[in-house]
Amino acid sequence: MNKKIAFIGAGSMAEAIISGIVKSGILTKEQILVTNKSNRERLENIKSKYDVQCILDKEEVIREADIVILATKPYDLKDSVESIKEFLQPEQLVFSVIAGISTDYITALIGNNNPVVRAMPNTSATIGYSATAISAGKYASDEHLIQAEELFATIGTTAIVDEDDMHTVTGISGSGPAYIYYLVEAMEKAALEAGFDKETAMELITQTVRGAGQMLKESGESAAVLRKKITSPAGTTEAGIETLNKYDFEKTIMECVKSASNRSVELGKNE
Ligand SMILES: NC(=O)C1=CN([C@@H]2O[C@H](COP(=O)(O)OP(=O)(O)OC[C@H]3O[C@@H](n4cnc5c(N)ncnc54)[C@H](OP(=O)(O)O)[C@@H]3O)[C@@H](O)[C@H]2O)C=CC1
Ligand SMILES: O=C(O)[C@@H]1CCC=N1
Repeated sequence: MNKKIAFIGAGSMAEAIISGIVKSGILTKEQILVTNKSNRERLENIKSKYDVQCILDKEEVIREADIVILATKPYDLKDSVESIKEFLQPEQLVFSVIAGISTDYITALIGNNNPVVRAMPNTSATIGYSATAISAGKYASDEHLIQAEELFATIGTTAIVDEDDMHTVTGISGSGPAYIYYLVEAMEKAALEAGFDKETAMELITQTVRGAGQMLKESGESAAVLRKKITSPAGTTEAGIETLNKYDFEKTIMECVKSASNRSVELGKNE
C-alpha cells in the first residue's frame, strides 16, 4: 500500500490495528505515524514495540499522512479534531473507529468535505483476526471504501454495512471479544475451584474456544448443529446447558448485545 497513515490516539484500539498492520507487512514502519494527546511515555512504548513514527506534534503527523485514523474515545473526539483540522487538506481521507459517532458529525467537526469512512474493528486486530465493519460517509466514494477495505483486510475480515447498523455491529463484534473473555474468566474460575492449576486450566479453555471458533469458520455447519453434536441425550453437555437455560443464558446474551448497541446510540447522542 502506497499510503502513509496517521493514528490520532494511541490507545488499545490504535495499538491493536498498528500491531496487525505491522505484522501483515502491508506498510513499512515509516508509513505509520502515531500521535496522542500528551502521553509521551505511551508513544515511547508504542515506538519501542513497533518502531513506527511516534510524534506528538500534530501538524507534522497530519502533513505526512494520506489517511488519518481517528482513534480517541468519543468524548475526546471534538478536542482531537480541533487540534488537527487546521492542518487537514481536503483530499486527506479520514477513517474513524470511534464507537457511536456518525460520519456526518465528524464531517461537521472537520468543517470541510474530507471523505470520512467509519469502521468498527475489534482488538483481535492485534493478531490479524479482527472482524471489521465499514461504512462510507457522504463524501466518501467507492474508491475510498475500497481503500478502507484494503487496509482493514490486513487486520482480519471486513464487511460493508449501512452506517445505521454500526450500533448493532458495535454491540456484536466491536465489544464481542470481551463477552468471550468473560466466559473464559468464568470457566477458568470453575476449573480453579475444582483444583486445577491455572496453566492447565487455561490451556484447556483456550484451545476449546479456539477450536470452537475454527469449527464455526470451517465446518460449514451452524452453531446450533455444532452444539447438538456435542450434546448427547442425558449426557454432560445437556446437564450444563440445562443450567444455562435455567439462568436464561440466551436472553442474557441478547440483552447484553442490546445494551452495548444502545450505549453506542447514546454515545452518538452527545454529538
Ligand atoms: N478498545 C476496543 O476494543 C475498541 C475501541 N474502539 C473505539 O476506539 C476508540 C479508542 O478506544 P481505546 O483505544 O480503547 O481508548 P484508549 O483510552 O485506550 O485510547 C485513547 C487515545 O486517545 C488519545 N487522545 C485523547 N484525546 C486526544 C486528543 N485531543 N488528541 C489526540 N489524541 C487524543 C489518548 O491520548 P493520551 O493518552 O495522551 O490522553 C489515547 O492515546 C474509542 O472511540 C472506541 O470506541 C472501537 C472498537 C474496539
Ligand atoms: O467499550 C467501548 O466503548 C469500545 C467500543 C467497542 C469496544 N470497545
